[in-house]
Amino acid sequence: MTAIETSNLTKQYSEETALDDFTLRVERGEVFGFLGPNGAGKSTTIDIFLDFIRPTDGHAVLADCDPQQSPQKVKQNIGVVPDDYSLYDSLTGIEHIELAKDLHGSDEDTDTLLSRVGLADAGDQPAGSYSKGMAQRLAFGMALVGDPDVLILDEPSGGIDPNGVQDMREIIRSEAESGTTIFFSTHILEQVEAVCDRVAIINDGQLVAVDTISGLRDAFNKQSVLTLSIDGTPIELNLTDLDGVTDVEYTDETLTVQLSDPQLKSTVITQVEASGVSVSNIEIEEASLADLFSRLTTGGDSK
Ligand SMILES: Nc1ncnc2c1ncn2[C@@H]1O[C@H](COP(=O)(O)OP(=O)(O)OP(=O)(O)O)[C@@H](O)[C@H]1O
Repeated sequence: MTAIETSNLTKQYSEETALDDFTLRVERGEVFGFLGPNGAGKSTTIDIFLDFIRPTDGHAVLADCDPQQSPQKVKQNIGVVPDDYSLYDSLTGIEHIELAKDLHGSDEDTDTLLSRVGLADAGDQPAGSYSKGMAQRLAFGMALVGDPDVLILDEPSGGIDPNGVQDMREIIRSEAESGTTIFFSTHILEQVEAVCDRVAIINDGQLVAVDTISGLRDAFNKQSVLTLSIDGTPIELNLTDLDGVTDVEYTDETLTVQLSDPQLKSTVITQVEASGVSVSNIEIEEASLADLFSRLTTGGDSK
């Protein structure tokens, strides 16, 4: 069952195209990473989900509701852990959950909500005494009030507390298993790698990749870079004619060849030598997921 769907979503701000024909589908119960560099269009997408802004074209559907047509219903069905969530130092965990319940008109059991986020024993303590990880859990617990179908984690600025990554992963997993869809927006690759089933990579308002983390890794691990130090200038060398060579660069007697098929390394070396130059050194670099993200979003290298 689809939890979130965007169809040809477009948002134009005079000169700036914040979202460009953006189509995406997230299934119910997925922990979905929404990954993109600053300015990619993540906040614009979430603002459309929450009907804070309206698209220029296309539409979104969340938990079977169109935010433009049923904004209140969508808000009831969505929980958000905002980037800049703030807690009241003097209020306890219990009081924070009670506050969120009042706002939602909910009569859920406060202790159960606190247990779901691992704060059963800390509900009586003031939030000012909480560690960063505990504060994140409380913000998460407040977002769970009303039993949302979709939970949006909007660019947690400090990231998920490194000490609490495992805890948060378990909480996120257990919410997903109970049917909640988690939409985790961030510009930090490691955050989605740690918790998400699938990721979409957005850049310049466009979807550039969507796959499982392992699918992306497999696809990109096949990519490698061959750097050859050569003596002389290769003439009549058409490596890009080879199926599996994606890019060739030649500078200062160094030939850099990007390969999508690692099996081609020896063929490339043979062809270079056949072109009349000698190869004095060979370096092989297998690319990482971070390189993939960097290449998809900047056209460059992560280093
Ligand atoms: N109100 C606005 N008026 C004009 N341009 C805007 C407006 N809001 C966003 N933009 C532009 O739209 C593009 C997408 O911005 P958006 O805030 O959605 O990116 P983002 O991926 O959330 O970035 P970040 O990670 O920095 O929050 C950017 O180029 C931004 O400058």
